[in-house]
Amino acid sequence: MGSELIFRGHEAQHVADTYSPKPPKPWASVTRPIGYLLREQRLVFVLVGIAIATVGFTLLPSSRSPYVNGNVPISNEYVRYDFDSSTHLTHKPAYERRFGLTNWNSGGKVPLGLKRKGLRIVVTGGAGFVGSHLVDRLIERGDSVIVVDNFFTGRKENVMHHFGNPRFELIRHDVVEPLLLEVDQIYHLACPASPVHYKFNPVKTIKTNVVGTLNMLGLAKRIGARFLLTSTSEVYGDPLQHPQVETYWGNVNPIGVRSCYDEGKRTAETLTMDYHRGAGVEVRIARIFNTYGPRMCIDDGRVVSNFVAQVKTIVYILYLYMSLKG
Ligand SMILES: O=c1ccn([C@@H]2O[C@H](COP(=O)(O)OP(=O)(O)O[C@H]3OC[C@@H](O)[C@H](O)[C@H]3O)[C@@H](O)[C@H]2O)c(=O)[nH]1
Repeated sequence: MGSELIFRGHEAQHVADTYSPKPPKPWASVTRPIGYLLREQRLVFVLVGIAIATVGFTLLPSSRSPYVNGNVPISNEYVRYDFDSSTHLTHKPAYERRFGLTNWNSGGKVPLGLKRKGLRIVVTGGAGFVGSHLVDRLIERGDSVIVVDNFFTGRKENVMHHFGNPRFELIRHDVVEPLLLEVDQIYHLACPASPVHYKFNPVKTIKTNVVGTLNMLGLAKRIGARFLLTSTSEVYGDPLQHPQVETYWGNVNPIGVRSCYDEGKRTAETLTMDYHRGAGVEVRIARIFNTYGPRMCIDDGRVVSNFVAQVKTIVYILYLYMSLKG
């Protein structure tokens, strides 16, 4: 077998003259890329890139769910209700199915570079005093709003400035009858709020609070919508605790002339929490105390409207006195 003389330093070695491939080095598939990375400071550049990406994503605003340890931060100043966080949601809300968003904090921070997509929202009682202002805010925020109202105390004038807006719809409907809609959120305000109105037909009042709320909660469960109940300070009845905290259970007369409203709203809260714990419906409860402002009925017998009406009467009497006195 021929051989070729190869001079290596002080000694010559004899090698065979037929090619024989080198035996593969063990771990060559591992050591080769490592060697590639280590050459020309490539590893340093990789580590710097990872560090920049980590810092960037850490500082970017996140759209995490508003739930923190089961507490739901209701933004208004009325009441923050602690929910039982042991319940796991079994539904993906409709807007998550539609937009493929998860943990989308619909009213909160929008991830950088994304325009907030409008939601589809139904507001029961949206032609009323509080409801119509809520509708204004939602339309202004870019959402599409369906108002469901039977005009028992509400007025078309409260929402007619939205007529012609393609993102606004008005349905004359009594919530004690079931309603099928595909929306992302339900704000349930339908209920007569003033003593003058709810005492007028107490059975209808409690029916709206119980059957109407059941219908809306059933809809929320069916379509995976988030549900908000506007409750009231009347759930505390004649409170023995001042000021009331949301964990105070109240002191309510179950058989009085106001019970249709007080107990009706308490039952609505019970149903809301039962759908949350039992069916995983995402809910909010806002206990609204005395409110006042544009579109309130001056003669509805509530605290602030009574006060304003009495002041107007006194001013009118003084005006008459001064004009007659000369
Ligand atoms: O059966 C009914 C009763 C009432 N409604 C409507 O519900 C709306 C209630 O509006 P109102 O102006 O009377 O009452 P407000 O807007 O002040 O209070 C409303 O929001 C706050 C909640 O605590 C009250 O319970 C709720 O009535 C009206 O538009 C009324 O027409 C129904 O749609 N169905």
